[in-house]
Amino acid sequence: MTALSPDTDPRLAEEQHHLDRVYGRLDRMRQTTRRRLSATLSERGGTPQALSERESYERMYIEDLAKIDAAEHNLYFGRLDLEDGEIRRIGRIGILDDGLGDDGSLDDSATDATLLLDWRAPLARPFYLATPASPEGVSRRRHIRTRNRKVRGVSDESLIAGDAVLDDLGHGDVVNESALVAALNAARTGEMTDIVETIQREQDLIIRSTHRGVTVIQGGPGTGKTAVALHRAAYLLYTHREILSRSGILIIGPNDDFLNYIGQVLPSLGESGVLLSTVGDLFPGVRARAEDPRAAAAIKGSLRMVDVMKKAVRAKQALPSKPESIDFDGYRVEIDSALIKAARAKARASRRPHNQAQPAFLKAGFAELAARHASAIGSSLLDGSQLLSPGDIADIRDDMSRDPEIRAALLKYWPTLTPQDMLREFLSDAKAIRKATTGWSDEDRAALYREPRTYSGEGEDFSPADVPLLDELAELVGYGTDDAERAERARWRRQLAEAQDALDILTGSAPQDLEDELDPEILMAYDLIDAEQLAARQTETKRLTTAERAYGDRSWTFGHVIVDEAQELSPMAWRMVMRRIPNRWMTIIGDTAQTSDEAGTRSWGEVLEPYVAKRWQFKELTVNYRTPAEIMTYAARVLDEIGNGETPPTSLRSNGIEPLAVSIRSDDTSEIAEGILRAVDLAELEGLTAVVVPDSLLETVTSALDPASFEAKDVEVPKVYTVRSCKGLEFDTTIVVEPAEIVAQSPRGLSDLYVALTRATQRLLVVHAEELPESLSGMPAVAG
Ligand SMILES: Nc1ncnc2c1ncn2[C@@H]1O[C@H](COP(=O)(O)OP(=O)(O)OP(=O)(O)O)[C@@H](O)[C@H]1O
Repeated sequence: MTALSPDTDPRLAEEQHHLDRVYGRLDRMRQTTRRRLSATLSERGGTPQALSERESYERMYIEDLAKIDAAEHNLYFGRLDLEDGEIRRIGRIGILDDGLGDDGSLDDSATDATLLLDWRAPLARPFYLATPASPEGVSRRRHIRTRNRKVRGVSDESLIAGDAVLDDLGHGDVVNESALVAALNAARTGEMTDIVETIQREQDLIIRSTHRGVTVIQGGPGTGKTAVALHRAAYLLYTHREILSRSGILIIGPNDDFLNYIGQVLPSLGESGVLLSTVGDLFPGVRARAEDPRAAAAIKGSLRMVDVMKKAVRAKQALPSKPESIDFDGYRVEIDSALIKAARAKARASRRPHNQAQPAFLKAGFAELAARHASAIGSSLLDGSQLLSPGDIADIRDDMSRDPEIRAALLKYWPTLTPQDMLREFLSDAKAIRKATTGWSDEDRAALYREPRTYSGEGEDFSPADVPLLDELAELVGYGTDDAERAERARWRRQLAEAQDALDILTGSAPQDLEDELDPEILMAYDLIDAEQLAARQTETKRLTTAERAYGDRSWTFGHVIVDEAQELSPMAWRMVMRRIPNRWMTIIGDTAQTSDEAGTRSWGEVLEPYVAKRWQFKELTVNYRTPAEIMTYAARVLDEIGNGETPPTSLRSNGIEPLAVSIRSDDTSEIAEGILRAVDLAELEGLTAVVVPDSLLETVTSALDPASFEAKDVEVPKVYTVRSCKGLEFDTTIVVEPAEIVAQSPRGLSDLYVALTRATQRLLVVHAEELPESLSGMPAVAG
């Protein structure tokens, strides 16, 4: 970046002039929107329709204001000069000129219709794609650095053949290089930032992919998968706003820390219609916070549970062990096994979910009881023939159905079920588990069992692995919606799925690698279903945003779903996610070498093909923006040992900082704490330092770190993570404790170590008493 003043560098003066115009316009937009909002808020009365219109205007103005505020920082950052003299200026949002000067008077020099192009607009694309080898008509790309509405620097890159300056990083594809290097070297704050100024070519191709099916993005650690996913969400909202602002985008991440880490990126891009959730929070009314042992989570995640859940529901449709007789109208009526069996057969034959089949069960039960009662009271003494008319028998049936005692007696054999109560009861009932798990080992059954737990209203006694089971049960019992609503939703989902299938067949022959040359308006299911239907289905209710409505509604169907750290999802979790996206327009991001969860995936094909057959495309990211080459050398050895054939991503940077090993005498907690303190002395002064420990050491190490010793060094006590909890996060310095133990902690231990080693943006330190794993041998030791 050039550190000159506007007086000495005309480029700065020119860009400052433009920046002033842009901010002037932004301020006027803000004022107008505020005025409109307050006018709407002060309106009173009117018809319900007027009220609802007002509410949607209110929501629109509030969203517009949020967008304007979000655009304030680094509003204008890029400029393209084209060979034909056209100038395009690129920013966080698109801004059209209103022809007014800074003071609001008509400005004759304001000739450009577009002051800023939104970074997502097609015309802005060469900013991310043009290279000297393929300049796309661009002669110069300018990067503009601003702070507090002042231009601080510009950097120019000539794309004219022969004139091009080769980047000194040796990556021919790197664009906006100096800005990129500055972004990568910046100290971390614990919150992810957007990358609109420096999106790279391979990332841009994914962000703007026009593919309307499932796209899998595989890439090693630090390749920007999460960044790409978030920018793809912003891009899709921009390009398909009509559909997606109604149906919403769902982003699934591995844990709350991760969601907090990425939570600011979309708002900073002015987008709010996105629901971020973990799998554990995807079932309305349940906040699954309990932890399962790894073995239990693995079993709960396996597809064997589909059958187990079915059997658990069937077990609730039991037969009486002995007949029960009840008083009715001075006679005894008997509920016995044959009667329940017949009613049960009718209910099952209805093929409805359990709760929705209850009326069929009751109807059959009451009819049979009435028939039996009629034959007891109405048969002729002469020949046994029925003296009561069918109308009389129907009256008896109706009377019976109003009798609370008989109703309650029948309902014992077909009770109303809720997934929460059912799962709690099932998991703490060893006998029920045994009955539903024919052929299982005792060990697996024991892993599934849990002691009865206390809980309050939020289902916090459940673990994330329980949530897909709740969802499965909800499907089986037909929970959460009334009958008509349910039927309507099922019809909607079917309609979407059918439309999508038809389209997949129509477009299935298009070669995927030509995707970018295809018409960007390739149809998808939503396009076949007209806008009115869409509106009727996902109606807007009072003031709630799409994300808020979707959050409270288990059967919400999203317009697009993004799954991050997707390798961690179990097969049962995939079933749950797929229910939320019948049109299968998804972006799936992950790295199968980083799979920690034993029920997680090592193969995308295995996961996806049951849902979309071969209709998914695979994209790869290959450059590691996070981890310097010095650290990646060790991580690459671990990857090699994992042996899944993946090539390690190429580190974009080398920072000259060798990873170091701090050895301690024993694995006493106090020794470990001492080792961590020594490592902290070597950590980066700026930014975040984190400690990653084996699961078994989390609590002891966390409590052994004495705040006073850190205070004495004038540093903060570093946060301690397990591998699971640091998934997807990054820190300036990572201190990995007892790597041999991390490897030993699970069958996926090598993947865990791979994740732990690749969290650092600058420096890796290892604290160990046990011998280092083979892959880390030779790491220089810290003296003393
Ligand atoms: N084009 C880019 N410009 C600037 N920074 C980038 C770019 N691409 C990625 N980064 C940065 O690199 C870091 C790693 O990105 P990200 O977390 O998205 O990687 P990831 O592939 O999801 O990693 P992991 O698999 O380890 O979770 C982040 O700090 C991100 O902001």
